[in-house]
Amino acid sequence: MESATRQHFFSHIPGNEGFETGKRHCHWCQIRSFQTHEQYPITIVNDRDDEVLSPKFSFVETSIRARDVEPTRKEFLSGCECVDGEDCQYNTCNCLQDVEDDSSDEEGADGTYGETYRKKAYAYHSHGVKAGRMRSEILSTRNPIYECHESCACGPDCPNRVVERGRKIPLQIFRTPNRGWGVRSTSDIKRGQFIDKYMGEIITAEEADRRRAKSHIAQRKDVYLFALDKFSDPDSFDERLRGAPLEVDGEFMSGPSRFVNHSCEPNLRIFARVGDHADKHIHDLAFFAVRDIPRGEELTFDYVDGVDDSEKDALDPEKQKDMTRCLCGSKRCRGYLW
Ligand SMILES: C[S@@+](CC[C@H](N)C(=O)[O-])C[C@H]1O[C@@H](n2cnc3c(N)ncnc32)[C@H](O)[C@@H]1O
Repeated sequence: MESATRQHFFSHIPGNEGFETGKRHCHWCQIRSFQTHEQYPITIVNDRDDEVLSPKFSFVETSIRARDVEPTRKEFLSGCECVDGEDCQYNTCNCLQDVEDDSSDEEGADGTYGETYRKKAYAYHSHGVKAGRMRSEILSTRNPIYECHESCACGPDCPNRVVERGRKIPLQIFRTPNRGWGVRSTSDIKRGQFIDKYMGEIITAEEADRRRAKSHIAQRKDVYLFALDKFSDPDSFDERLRGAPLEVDGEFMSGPSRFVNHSCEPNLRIFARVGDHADKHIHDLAFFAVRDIPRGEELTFDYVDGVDDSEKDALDPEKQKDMTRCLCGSKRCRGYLW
């Protein structure tokens, strides 16, 4: 048993002095208060050493908006009008994203071939054993996912509300031999299955920069900061998408996915997930499995997802000195995290 949990059981007793404060800072109390605790618990185990999770860290079930981050006003939100949730996988659903499809080699109505068509991207399988899992065509892309949401006419059982319905697997935070804490599941996971969201404090770009500057090693702070920049566009008509994006800081407040380590050959991928189209600047970050993962295998994702210069830098002995060595152990390891 992880010693923080042990402390809960043996010294964290109602009536004892400091009980209320103790309870607030107790990781076990925090994860036990999650709505999904009975069905999909989070556990913490350490079979290797005496290390405990930092007392500065708290588990939260949802992200927390900083005071200066405004939610979208209700009158700007608009959902689909699908009366039957089944309709939310078809072209008529307003929530799905329009994508260009130039893969068609079918003859068009006017007799031409190879035209670009507009179609709607529905991210999930809706029937059979794969229901609720991400479709392969989407899983291999970096496309955002558009889901139905609170302003939609469809109900909570709509097949296009996978991330909204939340985590459906138990997660275990465990002590790895060489990379601090890591995460695994005690259940088998299927390719395309939703794992969890990356949670944290949603802060402005200016606040993120202040925190980077305050952090002992700025690069270390970057590990926990995720920019919500999937839709950033200097030419957007939405001014919130033109400027520097909001960021999610998971260092001190987050869920279990904050402990997921990097691998150069990962089994998870992170996707931007949008509810309302008016909320693109505050999109979710959702982890999905890119292959079947047997229970007990460590969950990992690629921290840079192929988009940085570290491979080039790793060849330069001068730059290597400032780089973090990757210990993912995969055959395709690039050698450095960044
Ligand atoms: C987001 S945290 C992941 C949880 C972390 N292991 C912990 O104990 O809190 C990222 C940090 O984990 C470590 N880490 C993650 N993946 C790694 C890897 N493949 N090789 C070496 N260190 C890694 C690095 O110290 C990195 O700064």
